Amino acid sequence: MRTLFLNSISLHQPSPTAFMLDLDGTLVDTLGDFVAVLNRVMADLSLPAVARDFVEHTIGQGSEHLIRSVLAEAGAPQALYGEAWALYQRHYEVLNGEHADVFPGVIEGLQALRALGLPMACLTNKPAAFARELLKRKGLDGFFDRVFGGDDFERKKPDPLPLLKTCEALGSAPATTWMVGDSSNDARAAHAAGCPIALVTYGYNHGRPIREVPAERYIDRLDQLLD
Ligand SMILES: O=C(O)COP(=O)(O)O
Ligand SMILES: [Mg+2]
Repeated sequence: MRTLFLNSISLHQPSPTAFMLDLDGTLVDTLGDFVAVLNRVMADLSLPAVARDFVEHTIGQGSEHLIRSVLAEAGAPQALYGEAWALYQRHYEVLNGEHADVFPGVIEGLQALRALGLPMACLTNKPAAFARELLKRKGLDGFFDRVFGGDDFERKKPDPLPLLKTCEALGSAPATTWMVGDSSNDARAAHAAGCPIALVTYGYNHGRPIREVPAERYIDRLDQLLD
């Protein structure tokens, strides 16, 4: 398996020594969770419901960015942020994973990556506690040596810091540690960290076509990474 993989991507791209995988939009389709949680928050604050499209285009940059954007979209004052964040956490804890599905090809892809025997991390902008719980609820937690969330480091993706820190934790050089993500946010972080990036074509890329984002690979399913 390892030989096949190395042969298939090593001609033009660095052979992998470890993998970092994004969560929302890459492993799990969590759009339904975000919409359900945000609409409970909006109802609690007597604000109008948020459109699914707007949420889809806004996720991927962490919870604070999402909540602030949703308040702005509703014409609500940012002074409500503290209260909205507290409500968001309360609802997310309960609903986490209820309106979310593992994308097709993810289990097969993770099994194949795992079979390479290389270190693997899940690296998301989602708060770490929610990320760990979601992986557990979806039966994906066993694939990862480490799980890092948006509140584990001083800065989030697209800053390179989370990727560099994850490479360090995995004991793997950035130049040979592949990031797998679904958005320009993941790609910008990977480019800045000096990591190769594979982008899945089915996730949430801020409403933009994913192929306009420079990347080493584009894949329609995670199990195609090893094709
Ligand atoms: O913005 C979020 O909360 C999560 O985004 P990510 O898993 O795609 O990094
Ligand atoms: Mg993502």
